[in-house]
Amino acid sequence: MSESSRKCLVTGGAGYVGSVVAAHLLAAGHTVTVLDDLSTGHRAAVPEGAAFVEGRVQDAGRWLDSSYDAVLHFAAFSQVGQSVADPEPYWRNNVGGTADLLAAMRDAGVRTLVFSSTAATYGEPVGVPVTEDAPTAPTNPYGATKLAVDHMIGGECAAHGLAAVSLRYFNVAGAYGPYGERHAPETHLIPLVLQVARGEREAIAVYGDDYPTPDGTCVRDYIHVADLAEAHLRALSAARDGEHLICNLGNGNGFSVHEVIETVRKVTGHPVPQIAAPRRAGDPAVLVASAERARETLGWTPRRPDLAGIVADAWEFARRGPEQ
Ligand SMILES: O=c1ccn([C@@H]2O[C@H](COP(=O)(O)OP(=O)(O)O[C@H]3O[C@H](CO)[C@H](O)[C@H](O)[C@H]3O)[C@@H](O)[C@H]2O)c(=O)[nH]1
Repeated sequence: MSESSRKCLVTGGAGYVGSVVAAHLLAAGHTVTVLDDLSTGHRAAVPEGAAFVEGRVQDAGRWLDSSYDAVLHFAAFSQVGQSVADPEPYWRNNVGGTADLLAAMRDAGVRTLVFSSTAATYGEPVGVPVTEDAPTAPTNPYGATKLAVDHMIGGECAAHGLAAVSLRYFNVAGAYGPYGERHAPETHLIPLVLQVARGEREAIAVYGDDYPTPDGTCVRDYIHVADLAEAHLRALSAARDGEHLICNLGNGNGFSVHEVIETVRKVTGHPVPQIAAPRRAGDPAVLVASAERARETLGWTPRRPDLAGIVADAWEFARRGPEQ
């Protein structure tokens, strides 16, 4: 990986993944400006050492100038259920906002982009592990907007020589020091199970136990947020003018909902009551990544694949509370 210092704009850098990536960029000697409208992010999550601009990605052109080398783009609405209930803001914000960002980058002559994409672009997988050549058929507006942005970026690379990498995350989890997951409302499995362990929630609802999986519950590929961040730094170096590289990010190992709950019991030492609940609409039975392309093209190897370690870091963050 090139060690040259770059000036980076991190949109959504007050959110979960964005703040962890911003912290890694700073630690690697890069200069960081976070652009975040704080609609879902937290001011206190912006790492010390980063400049902060409170604003919308649609207005990135006001701040972006030729002194920047790269943009890492995380700002987006990301709740699957909400995107089904009210899709229009997802198109306006995720797709419209990125169109404005790409125009601002072109105007300013900023030619490198790393984009936060998702496994939701594939929808119900036709086979696992999921490679980047798998059909893309999102089952909800969230995934559809992220796929539309991937297409938009591809066009920008071909037409205007942008150097871009889209990273398709599977299930991001864990924490990195004071930076962790705190969505409101929380919908993700691991933080919810940890709330039960802390006594803040009575029981975890298991959404479906009749899936065609070994224990009947859904299987997911949980990837540590710090491993994810390292892939972004490598993507920054791997981006090539006129090319759009798409890489899945996961460990290639699946864990069921029951296995996650059991791991939380072991790591925390607390009982975690669970209740059976109906399936959640749109949940694929199994979602596991093939991350071969990321290994080959980015030279990336996850260093924290152990589920207990991922849960332990999330537990530490949940117990200590977020940065103030
Ligand atoms: O209270 C809960 C919450 C979740 N689950 C189950 O736990 C698994 C993981 O659910 P998460 O909500 O934590 O994660 P998803 O796999 O649904 O979501 C991930 O994949 C989505 C696309 O499918 C989006 O990309 C999303 O941002 C990303 O976190 C699923 O089988 C879900 O049904 C429960 O049983 N009970």
